[in-house]
Amino acid sequence: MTDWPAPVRSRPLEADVTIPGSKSLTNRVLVLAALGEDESRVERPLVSRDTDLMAAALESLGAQIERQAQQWTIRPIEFGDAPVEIDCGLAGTVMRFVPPVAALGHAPVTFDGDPRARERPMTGTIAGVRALGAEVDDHDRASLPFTVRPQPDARGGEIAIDASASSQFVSALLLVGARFPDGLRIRHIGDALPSQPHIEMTITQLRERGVRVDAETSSWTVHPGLIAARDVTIEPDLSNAGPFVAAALVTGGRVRVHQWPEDTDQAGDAWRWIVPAFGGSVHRDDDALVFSSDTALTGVDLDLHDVGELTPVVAALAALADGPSTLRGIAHLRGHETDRLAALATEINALGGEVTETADGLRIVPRPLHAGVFGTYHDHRMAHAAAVLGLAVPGLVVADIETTAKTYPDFPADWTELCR
Ligand SMILES: O=C(O)C1=C[C@@H](OP(=O)(O)O)[C@@H](O)[C@H](O)C1
Ligand SMILES: C=C(OP(=O)(O)O)C(=O)O
Repeated sequence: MTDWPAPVRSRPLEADVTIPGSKSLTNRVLVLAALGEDESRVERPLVSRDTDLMAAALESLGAQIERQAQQWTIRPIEFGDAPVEIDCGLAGTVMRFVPPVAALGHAPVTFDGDPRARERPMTGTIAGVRALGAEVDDHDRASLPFTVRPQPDARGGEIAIDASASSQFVSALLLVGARFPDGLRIRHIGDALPSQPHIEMTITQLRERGVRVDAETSSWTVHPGLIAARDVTIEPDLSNAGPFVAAALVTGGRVRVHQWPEDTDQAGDAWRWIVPAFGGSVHRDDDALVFSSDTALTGVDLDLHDVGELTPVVAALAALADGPSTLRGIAHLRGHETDRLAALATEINALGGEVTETADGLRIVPRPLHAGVFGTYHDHRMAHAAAVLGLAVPGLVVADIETTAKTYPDFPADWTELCR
C-alpha cells in the first residue's frame, strides 16, 4: 500500500499516449471464447488484476488459456466433475459473468472475493442463475460468498430480473443465453437500467460470433445456438484514457490518445461529449483523438447514468472548474468498487473542496484545494481522480496507488512519464 506523491504540472501538456486494452472487452471476449465452439485468439488483451481473475476463473471451470505477451489463445471449457472455488477479487465482471457460466457445468462452484466484493449488489446474478435452473446456496444473504449447484435439466427460457443496480446482471445472462436449449428471454423489471453502452458491447460481441439477439427496450431474446470462435484485437480502454484526457484540460494543453476506435461500444467514447461540456475541444487526427483546452474549465450539468464509470475523473475536473457542477443519474455508483459518491465527497472535501451528495449524484462547488492524502478505497478510479487533481494541487498524495492494478497496472509509470 504505497502513498504516491502525485506529479504536479502547471505548464500545458503536449503529449501522445497509447492506453492498454479495455477491461470490459477483454473479459467479454474471454467468456465468449471459453463458451465458443473452437480455439480462438485475443490480441493485445488487457493484462491486469480483473482480467487475470477472469482467466483464472475460466481455467478453473475447464478452459485452457495460453498466455503470450500480446496474444492469448483460449481453448473452450470442458466442464469437470470436481467442486471448484473461484476468487472474484473486486471484479464486477467476474462476480456477475461467471456464475451463469458455472450453471452450464456439472459440479458445484463456490464464488468469493475481496471484503468489499461481499458488499456489492448480487441479487440480479443470484436470481438469474436460479431462474436458469441451478441452485444457489447463498445462506439467504444475496451476496458473495455463494455456491452454484448446476442442475442437469436446465433449459433456459424466460427470466425477469431487476438490473437497476448493475447492467452486468443483464450482460451476464446475455453471454450464456445461446448455450441453453431454449435460449433465453431476459426482461429487466425495476428502475432505470444503467450503463447501456456496456449492454450494447455484450450484444455486439455475441452477434459477431453468430449468436442471434433481439433487443428491445428492457428486454432481450438470445436464440439458442453455437457461439462461433473468433480472433479479436482488443481496443484501448477509453475509460482508462479518462485521466489522460483530463490532463489536457487541467493543464490547458493537448493530449493525443492513439488507436481511438472510429466506432465503439465503450462507455469511454463519451469523452467526445464530456470534454466540450467543460469547454475543451476534441478532434480526430489519423488514428488518434486529440483533446485540448486553452481556457478555464466551465462547470457542467451532466447525466452520467449510461457512463457512470467515468464519474471519478469527471468529478475531479468539476472540482477544478471555474463554476459549480451537478452530476446526475449515478446512484448505482454506491455499489461500485467503493461507494464512489461518498468517497469522492469525503476525499475532495478533505482537501478543502465543497462536494455534497444528492439522491442520485454529486453537487460540486470548486474551492481552492490544499495538500493532503487522497484515500482510494481499493478503487482504481479514485486513484485516477486523485492523479488528475494532483496536477493542480501541490502536495497531493495518492494512497495505495497499487489499486490501479485492477485495470491498469502501468498507470503510475505512464502517468509519471506523461508529466515528465
Ligand atoms: O459490463 C461491464 O464491463 C461494466 C459495466 C458497468 O457496470 P454497472 O452497470 O454495474 O455500472 C461499468 O460500470 C463497469 O465498469 C463495467
Ligand atoms: C465499476 C467498475 O468495475 P467493475 O467491473 O468491477 O464493476 C469500474 O471499473 O469502474
